[in-house]
Amino acid sequence: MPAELSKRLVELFRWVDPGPGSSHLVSDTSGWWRDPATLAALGPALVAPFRAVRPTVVVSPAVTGFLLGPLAATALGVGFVAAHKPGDGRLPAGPLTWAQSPPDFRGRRVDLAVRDRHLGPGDRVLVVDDWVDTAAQVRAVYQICTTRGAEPVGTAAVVDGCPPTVTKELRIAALLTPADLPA
Ligand SMILES: O=P(O)(O)OC[C@H]1O[C@H](OP(=O)(O)OP(=O)(O)O)[C@H](O)[C@@H]1O
Repeated sequence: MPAELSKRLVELFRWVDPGPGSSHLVSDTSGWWRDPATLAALGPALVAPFRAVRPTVVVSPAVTGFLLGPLAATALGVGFVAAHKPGDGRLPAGPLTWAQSPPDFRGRRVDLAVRDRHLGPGDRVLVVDDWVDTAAQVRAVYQICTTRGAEPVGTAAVVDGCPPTVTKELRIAALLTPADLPA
């Protein structure tokens, strides 16, 4: 990754106190999207480690993934498929393949759904997201890919906070670790 992008990602990131009643700070990545040079650089930087494995499609979970996934797909010259979280009350129309994640970073088991007509045998899937913490949601997306007969080739994330064994097992490549970000 270009050193300038790494520096800008760190500068533009914030930890935010959500206010009374909250026991922890939450990440604010909105500065990454607001900065034109960073927005333009993110897609190519995310997909760089995966060009050699020739993904045919990018799949990303809602909702921040819907922003980053198309940037990565555009950089690769492939299409984008949304992994919906119907728990938000919006169920996509048509046949779907579902998976439920193990407990994620908030302890939630997240239901994810992908439209069957957009994923199938022969697809080599790059999963793209802003932040991977436990990789619970990544595992659910990989399960959907496998169910559809597609092959998950890896995951590109801006931040990877997984233990090294998980990073290796799931073939995650990230631009930063949480340790790179300001305390
Ligand atoms: O590694 P995990 O423990 O699975 O957690 C990582 C996921 O959690 C966040 O999404 P979130 O569900 O908060 O949705 P958001 O994109 O709407 O913030 C993040 O964008 C990843 O998708």
